[in-house]
Amino acid sequence: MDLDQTFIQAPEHRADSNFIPNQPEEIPVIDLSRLNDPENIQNVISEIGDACETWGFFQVINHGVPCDARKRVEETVKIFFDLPMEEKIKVKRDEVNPAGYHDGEHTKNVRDWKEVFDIYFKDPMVMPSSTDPEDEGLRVVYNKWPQFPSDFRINRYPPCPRPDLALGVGHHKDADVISLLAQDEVGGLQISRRSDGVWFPIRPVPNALVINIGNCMEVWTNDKYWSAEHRVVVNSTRERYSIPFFLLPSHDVEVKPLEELLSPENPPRYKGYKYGKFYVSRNRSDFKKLEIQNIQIDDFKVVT
Ligand SMILES: O=C(O)CCC(=O)C(=O)O
Ligand SMILES: [Fe+2]
Repeated sequence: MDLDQTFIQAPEHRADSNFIPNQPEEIPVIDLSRLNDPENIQNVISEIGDACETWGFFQVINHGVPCDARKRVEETVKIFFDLPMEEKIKVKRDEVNPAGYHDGEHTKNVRDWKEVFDIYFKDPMVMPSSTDPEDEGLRVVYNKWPQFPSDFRINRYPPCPRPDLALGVGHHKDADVISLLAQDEVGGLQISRRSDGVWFPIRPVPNALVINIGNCMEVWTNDKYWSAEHRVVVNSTRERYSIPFFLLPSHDVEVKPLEELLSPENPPRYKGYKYGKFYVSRNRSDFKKLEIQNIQIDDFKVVT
């Protein structure tokens, strides 16, 4: 079956690129109930620190989020996405207000095979009204589903006729501080290993949360912690749901390496940037296909 051109990834970004199946290694799964044992606290902290350096990703189990609460959210997510399109487009996002439903998100200028609904933790949310660094104007944006205020994005990845050509989400790094993600049992999330860029699957673990480092944490730690590229591979038979929570700084936070981590041997690797401007620029560019590369954290790297 033919696939709309807008979804087709360049050959080097397709699901089979740089992916070696059946690798014995996997990202750490950390049992947080061990924090109840005072003798284990330091071990858990070290394991999390190591995971943030080596992978930029880990999973947690026994994290304290009740299973029945998660189940209720998952059921509500399905009810929403099963609504007829004429209902979903009543709460559609637009170019300047990113809250709401969207089925045309682009990652790095290729359309993602998915539907999303974005809900802000703070309602209303304040963000810069333009990407121009000189413009201090602010915009107030409101959630589109106010009866269910929450702090999640919800994603549905429908079965895809050509999973070899399209991706559910193209390769990217998250722009936030950290992301927490609940995924269902279908699988498809992959991360790129820090040491060599080989793609690794994040194995679905029942009731686990996937945690990953975003750009802000990477910059604050001056690259000690790693914000890994990740992507979502789709499949031709099963739909997949995921529910990420993105922890965002306020728009006026200046993100730059923390002074206390810097030294003559460890000079700053990034210039500071205003979070809100970065966010608005990235978010608007994800709305539709552009001919130019959108903003990336590497644009703020200090050139040595
Ligand atoms: O659905 C997933 O597993 C990951 C989604 C993701 O990476 C994102 O929305 O930034
Ligand atoms: Fe992501």
